[in-house]
Amino acid sequence: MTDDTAAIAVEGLRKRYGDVQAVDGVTFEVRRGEFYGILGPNGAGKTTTMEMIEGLREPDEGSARLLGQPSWPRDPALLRRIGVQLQASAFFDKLTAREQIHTFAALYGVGTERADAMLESVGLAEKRDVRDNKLSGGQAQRLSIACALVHDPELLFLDEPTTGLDPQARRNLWDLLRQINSAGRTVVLTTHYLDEAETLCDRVAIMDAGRILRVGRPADLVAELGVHNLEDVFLQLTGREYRE
Ligand SMILES: Nc1ncnc2c1ncn2[C@@H]1O[C@H](COP(=O)(O)OP(=O)(O)OP(=O)(O)O)[C@@H](O)[C@H]1O
Repeated sequence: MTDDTAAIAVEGLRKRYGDVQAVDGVTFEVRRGEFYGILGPNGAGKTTTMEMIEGLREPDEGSARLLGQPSWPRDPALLRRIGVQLQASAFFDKLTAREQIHTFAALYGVGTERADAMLESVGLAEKRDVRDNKLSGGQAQRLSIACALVHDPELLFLDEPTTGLDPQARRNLWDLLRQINSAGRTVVLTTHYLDEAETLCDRVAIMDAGRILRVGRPADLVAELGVHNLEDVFLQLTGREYRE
């Protein structure tokens, strides 16, 4: 039984690329308002899972429901209720931060005032006239998050939002993500960083080789397995170090 009050209900998702079974029967639920992490090493199948949930990629098998609606086939009315953070490389070319978010706002029929307010809320008001290729890594991530939030979605998806950032920029971004979640939005993020998941997420799904090994609150997983941190949880579950 799937629960239609859940933000996300995923049932038996599978996806194969040629010989690679990228996602191999993934089932989980995310509650409304939850901060949920999908963790796993490179190639675990995190991005493919997210793309199927977002309705951007057709599953071979299984289904995902977002806010009670099937995410495939794609439904424009549903897409309007979710925000997907695009990689900075997906920015429109040569636009300033302000032009960039105004373009996203226009696509969603959102006014420029709201777009400017979003820029301010991610701390980029002073960078509004800077072109996207002149922003730092952390600033570009903030801009892409602001663009994903411009239409005020109920659910926000972030794929490795802090990869490549320096420690200070990562921490600043964590504060922003906490604020976004505290404002009542459900946030789902994938990450390589177990410390990030431990700090931010209410619950995590630990993935490896296309499967979910365990779901739980980080502290509960650590306590259940009698270890010190999520790295140790991964080691216990797989017999392998997280970073090889
Ligand atoms: N479009 C594609 N065509 C072929 N193989 C793919 C494609 N996308 C992903 N794969 C393969 O599927 C597996 C899962 O990839 P996926 O990107 O979902 O994992 P991931 O956990 O997000 O990894 P990373 O952390 O490196 O982004 C990998 O073995 C990858 O090489």
